[in-house]
Amino acid sequence: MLSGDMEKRQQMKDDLQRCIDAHKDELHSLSRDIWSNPELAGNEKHAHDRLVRFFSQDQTWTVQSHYKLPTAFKASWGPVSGGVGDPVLNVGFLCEYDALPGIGHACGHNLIAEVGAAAAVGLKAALENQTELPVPVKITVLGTPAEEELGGKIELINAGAFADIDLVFMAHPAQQDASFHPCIIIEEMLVKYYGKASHAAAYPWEGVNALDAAVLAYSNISVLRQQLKPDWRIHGIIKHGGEKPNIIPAYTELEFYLRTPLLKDLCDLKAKAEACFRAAAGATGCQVEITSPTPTYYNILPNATLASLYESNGKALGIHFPEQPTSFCGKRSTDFGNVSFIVPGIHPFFYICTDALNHTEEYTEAAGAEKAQLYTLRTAKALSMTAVDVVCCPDLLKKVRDDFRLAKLKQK
Ligand SMILES: NCCCC[C@H](NC(=O)CCN)C(=O)O
Repeated sequence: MLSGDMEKRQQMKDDLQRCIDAHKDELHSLSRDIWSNPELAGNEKHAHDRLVRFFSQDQTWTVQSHYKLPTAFKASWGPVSGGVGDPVLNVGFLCEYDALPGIGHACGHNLIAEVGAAAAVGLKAALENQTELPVPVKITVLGTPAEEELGGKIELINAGAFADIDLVFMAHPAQQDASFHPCIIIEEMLVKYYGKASHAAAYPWEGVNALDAAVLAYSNISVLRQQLKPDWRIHGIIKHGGEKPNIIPAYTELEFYLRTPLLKDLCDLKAKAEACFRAAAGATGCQVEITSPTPTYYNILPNATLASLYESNGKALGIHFPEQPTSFCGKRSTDFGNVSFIVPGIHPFFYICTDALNHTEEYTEAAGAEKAQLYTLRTAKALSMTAVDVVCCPDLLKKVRDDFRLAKLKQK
């Protein structure tokens, strides 16, 4: 026999599930449209317009297009319930929608957008008839572009977009369901070598070979890798290696990603990498320029209370949470990590009916397939149901906030 409060929460959860199911075709059309029009980080114009249109069609949402960033948006609803002057609890849902160069939505960000939109619409349905919630509740959907490249969430943090948000939810497609999976810190290093051109056959001795420097740099990093801690990563490409075989390259450019679980390790890895890049310059007589063009993505802070609630709601919907992550347990990073340091939240991973790996053409196909929809909408329901638990139960909200404070202290 459910208590009165439990009965009310269950009724709210039933309402949100019915709402999401009632909107399933529209939600699938939304993600399919984004999938069919892949746009790179910072250029998600069609996706931005499509999501703005999705929320604007319901006049009860207040929608701000081009919110602080050209392809970010904000959709707000509420507050409802509570008394005048009560502190409002602002629940945030995040949508990503940037694709990858050459392989489209190979990370399923079109489904991230669908999950965020569906969960928000579902929570609205659960709340709109509530007049006796513990506190007034508001819903904020943030369109957060450019996760794969520029870190749109970090730019939005710096622009104050998260200042009034109390909880934040999103979910990411993967190979299995997990309420939490460690995502590690990442920093980009851009390396430019400057040499001197000369005819490679007629008088090579007059040249200073920037491609030699690039090759040595890449080789230096490759041997350094043997001495790195097993959960550190460093990987890169030669973005520009020269123009023609008979012109000794005067300019080359390399891009590297450095990843570590902890910030102090990143400093150590950066110093080792920089030594490799400078040694290549010294060996060839080139000048070298080393920069970090994008902000550092932080690791995701865990929140045990939210993860436990998400698992409980997910299991009620039939989600299976394997005890140990298997194939998908690779090291990856996300700008949601930075958000998790300023707002309590969760970023679960969800199965989309494929064993393909992210950032592959097979995953692109899976992210646009009809069979991904059941899992996508189920994930949205679980996120939304988790939000219902927290907004209805002040004790849970306190535990969430305590987890957040403890997790931050552990990072020091
Ligand atoms: N500035 C480079 C950031 C790369 C982020 C990327 N994220 C993911 O693959 C997971 C979510 N899309 C990465 O980890 O390589």
